[in-house]
Amino acid sequence: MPPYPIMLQLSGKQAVVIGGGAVALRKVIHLLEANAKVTVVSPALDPKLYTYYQVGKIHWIKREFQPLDLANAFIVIAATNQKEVNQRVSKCVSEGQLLNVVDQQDLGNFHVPAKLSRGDLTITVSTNGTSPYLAKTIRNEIGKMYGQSMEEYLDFLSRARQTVKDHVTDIEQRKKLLKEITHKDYRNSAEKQKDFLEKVSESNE
Ligand SMILES: C[C@@]1(CC(=O)O)c2cc3[nH]c(cc4nc(cc5[nH]c(cc(n2)[C@H]1CCC(=O)O)[C@@](C)(CC(=O)O)[C@@H]5CCC(=O)O)C(CC(=O)O)=C4CCC(=O)O)c(CCC(=O)O)c3CC(=O)O
Ligand SMILES: NC(=O)C1=CN([C@@H]2O[C@H](COP(=O)(O)OP(=O)(O)OC[C@H]3O[C@@H](n4cnc5c(N)ncnc54)[C@H](O)[C@@H]3O)[C@@H](O)[C@H]2O)C=CC1
Repeated sequence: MPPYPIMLQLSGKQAVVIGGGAVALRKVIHLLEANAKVTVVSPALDPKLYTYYQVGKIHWIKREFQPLDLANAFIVIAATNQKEVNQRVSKCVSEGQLLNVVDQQDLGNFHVPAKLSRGDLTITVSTNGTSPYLAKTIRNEIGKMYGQSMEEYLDFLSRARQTVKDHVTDIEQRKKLLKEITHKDYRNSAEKQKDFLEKVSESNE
């Protein structure tokens, strides 16, 4: 079945990752970027995860998985290299919990797309598990099209949109202006951006 894509707010939410290897590390990095409270359950930790533990970025339960580990989890990632352990995790989650199983997609209720962030712009690519490598490759291709400068441009768009909302009441005019600033001319021209903000701020519509 085709999945339903969403952007999830994880700030302050409990995330429990079972397993502490290379794949767990990748998932943990993204969970921390989303400001989740991360607990890793694993007898051993990848060196980078161990550093995160030492500096207090993650909690570490240093032992094998037990069902109670999931009690307060909003989101669970089963990332051990033991098929049966990941299966057990999937049996222990409750109906409403979010679960990603890194080696048996069908046991979970979500999978993780390849992601690219440029400030407020997020681009994600998914192949529904058909080829994670293709998802990564396409993400990298898109990354070349939309470079780091997009971050500043998104900041401009955020300010510009608010300014338009504050100063322009006519809906059609608003739409026209909000469309205009997505034109490529605005992306790398600080001058055009400044002129736009000034022009709209001065309008008394
Ligand atoms: C179903 C899913 C579940 C999930 O993890 O959510 C899943 C499952 C599996 N991945 C496997 C392998 C690889 N995964 C990657 C890379 C990534 N995998 C990610 C997601 C997903 N992987 C979900 C589907 C996403 C989708 O298709 O849309 C990315 C996009 C996001 C992320 O993990 O953050 C991340 C991009 C990293 C980045 O951002 O750079 C690479 C490439 C590499 O490592 O360089 C390889 C080797 C090449 C290959 O196999 O293609 C295996 C086989 C393991 C084995 O051989 O045993 C399984 C298990 C299976 O196939 O059953
Ligand atoms: N979804 C994805 O993106 C990918 C998934 N995979 C799959 O992910 C699995 C894990 O890969 P890696 O992280 O590279 O393996 P790894 O061998 O680096 O790490 C496995 C971790 O699981 C822990 N572990 C083992 N038994 C446990 C238990 N009972 N309770 C808690 N922790 C336990 C180990 O201590 C270790 O930290 C692989 O078996 C592979 O099938 C592999 C590549 C990509």
